[in-house]
Amino acid sequence: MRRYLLTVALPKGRIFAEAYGALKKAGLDLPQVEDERALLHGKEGGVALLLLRNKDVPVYVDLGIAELGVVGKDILLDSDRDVYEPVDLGFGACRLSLIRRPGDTSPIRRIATKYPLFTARLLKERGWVADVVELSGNIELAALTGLADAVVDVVQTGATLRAAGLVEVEVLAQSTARLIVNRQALKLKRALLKPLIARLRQP
Ligand SMILES: Nc1ncnc2c1ncn2[C@@H]1O[C@H](COP(=O)(O)OP(=O)(O)OP(=O)(O)O)[C@@H](O)[C@H]1O
Ligand SMILES: O=P(O)(O)OC[C@H]1O[C@H](OP(=O)(O)OP(=O)(O)O)[C@H](O)[C@@H]1O
Repeated sequence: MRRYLLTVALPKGRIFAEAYGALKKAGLDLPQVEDERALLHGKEGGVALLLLRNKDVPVYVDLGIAELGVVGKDILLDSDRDVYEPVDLGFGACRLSLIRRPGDTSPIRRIATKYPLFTARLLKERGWVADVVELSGNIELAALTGLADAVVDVVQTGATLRAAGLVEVEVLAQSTARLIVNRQALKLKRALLKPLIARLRQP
């Protein structure tokens, strides 16, 4: 196993470029990503970069493989991982919403989502009795086809909803990208992490 000064977990996809740019701007000497298919970047003794799926970022940070990472609040709201969340980075803004077919006021018995923990918590808080069906993409299709009476999904511009002819019944949570830090690393690598957190907090 190679040893690194610091290991950073970033999600591939939508927020990668802004996350990478924000950390670089804050002075972190991130390795260049020449080939996005490569999953681990960086030289021994320097900063290592792990390219992950969104959901896996809190897992790597909680278990201490990476000392820090960037991930959407939506993912944290659906995660049971315990990480320190010191900075709201502001980009990647979207919301988690309850979506239904227009005019459908029937009781919700089945709800489809990519966010099963968040949705189960919502049901519990509201005392709603419904089955949560976990899907991995194109969630709106579940409401369109009748697979579910409602879905919980990400809305950004609303274009996908409009195209599907569905309605946003309620905004359940707002989301932006967050810096997350391993709790133990915050103590052990304080000299490295504290100034970085302070710089990322600056607008
Ligand atoms: N329109 C949007 N759709 C989905 N996520 C969005 C959107 N706008 C902003 N986001 C934010 O960007 C993050 C990353 O989204 P991205 O589409 O890259 O991931 P994904 O394809 O949903 O996940 P996976 O890692 O499983 O491929 C989301 O977790 C969310 O915080
Ligand atoms: O409000 P909008 O700007 O239209 O964005 C919201 C859409 O974007 C996401 O899908 P994504 O493209 O990530 O595909 P997925 O359904 O496979 O996750 C999300 O699941 C919505 O479908």
